[in-house]
Amino acid sequence: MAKIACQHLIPILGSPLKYSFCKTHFLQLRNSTGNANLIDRPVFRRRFSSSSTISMSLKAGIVGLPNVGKSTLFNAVVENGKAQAANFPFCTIEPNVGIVAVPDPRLQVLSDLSKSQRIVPASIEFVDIAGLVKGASHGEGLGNKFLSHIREVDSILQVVRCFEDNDIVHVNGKVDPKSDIDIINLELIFSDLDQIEKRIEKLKKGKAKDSQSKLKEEAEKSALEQIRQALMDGKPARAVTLTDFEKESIKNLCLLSMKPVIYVANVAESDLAEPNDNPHVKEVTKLASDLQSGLVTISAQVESELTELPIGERVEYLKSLGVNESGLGNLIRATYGLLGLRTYFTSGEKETKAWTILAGMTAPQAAGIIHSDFEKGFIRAETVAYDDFVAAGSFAAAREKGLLRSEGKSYVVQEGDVMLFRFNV
Ligand SMILES: Nc1ncnc2c1ncn2[C@@H]1O[C@H](COP(=O)(O)OP(=O)(O)OP(=O)(O)O)[C@@H](O)[C@H]1O
Ligand SMILES: [Mg+2]
Repeated sequence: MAKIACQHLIPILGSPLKYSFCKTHFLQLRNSTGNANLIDRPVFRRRFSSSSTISMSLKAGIVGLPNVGKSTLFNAVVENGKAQAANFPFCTIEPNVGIVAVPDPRLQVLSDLSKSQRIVPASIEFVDIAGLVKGASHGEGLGNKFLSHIREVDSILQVVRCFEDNDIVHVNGKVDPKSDIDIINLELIFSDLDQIEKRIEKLKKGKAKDSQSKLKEEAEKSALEQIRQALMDGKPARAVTLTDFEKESIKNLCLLSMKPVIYVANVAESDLAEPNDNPHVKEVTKLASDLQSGLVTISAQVESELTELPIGERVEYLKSLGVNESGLGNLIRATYGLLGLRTYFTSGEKETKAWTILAGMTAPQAAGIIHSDFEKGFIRAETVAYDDFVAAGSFAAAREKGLLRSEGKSYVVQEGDVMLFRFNV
């Protein structure tokens, strides 16, 4: 297998611990409203191919201590990103937002078979957030405002400094991934505790009107109590096993420590070929596994330098570092997986397009991502698995070979389904 400038360990998909979607973000997915109310800043886009445009997206927030390489990583992922990255803490104050296409080789295959005029990949929004310091939840550093930026993202990429360089300031004086991870986790936990206390107080005052609201309130109280206990024990909210009803009842709180996390071990270029020889990386790997989170090892510096080079020279540069491929594709795919997202395709002469859905969505819900009329008037979905489509070569050929299925309202869309919706308006 080709050696790449990144390793990743994606947490098990489908784990109930992993996914928390705020209502607003879910609506955003459905309505593709861009970067909504988060920040009034330019949105950068990563190029995919000259004929591509990008559709809907969910947000991944890049967080970490100050000066660990967050903006450097952002500029590399969002290829033409212009976030200021420099060797001083709190270089970033206002978040930078960029939309990134999710690389998926299946798109080109489908497009070639269907002779499509263009390809539209799925996308994720990356948000480069200011550095957090100890005491942020009590207003230290840049304070609470920045925790609120984290509240608005769907998942967290926590950049952990694993490179030694005396010229680059570490806010706590030395490279120490465990301490860095603990600091961030504690700040998220303190902020959640604060929110939970306030909510519990509010619930005590309010009176539920009917039995349905009473049930809801009971579920919420129970969830809040369980999470409060976990937080007091230093555990994140995502470590608590809740019933679906309880999960639903606290969704609007958008708890920070409920969000799924990928730790991004940021290594020096000299460590890229054998990252596991770096003891800091070993430590982050262990912590990521203990915290039921994902891990990606990458050199933000190398990735950002790569984007400055002409495409032809990139492979040479990577080879000189002992790797064959950039690690960004894996990072983006790992993030997409972490968000609990699935892809289905539509493919025809006009375009081949990747549509993003949540795991478990039914055919009408998936159709509703394209247009609400498709969901309202849904009749059936002609569906063929990606591999079967490729083997047959087209919808028509798949039908002839009996590979095309006519699925109804209760069908749960599978990863890689190629679909054609029949609907009434
Ligand atoms: N893998 C790496 N190896 C060496 N230097 C790096 C690496 N990653 C980032 N740096 C350097 O670290 C410095 C800080 O980077 P950057 O501005 O991206 O940090 P940041 O986390 O965004 O900081 P802030 O919180 O202040 O916004 C820059 O000088 C950058 O070049
Ligand atoms: Mg920055």
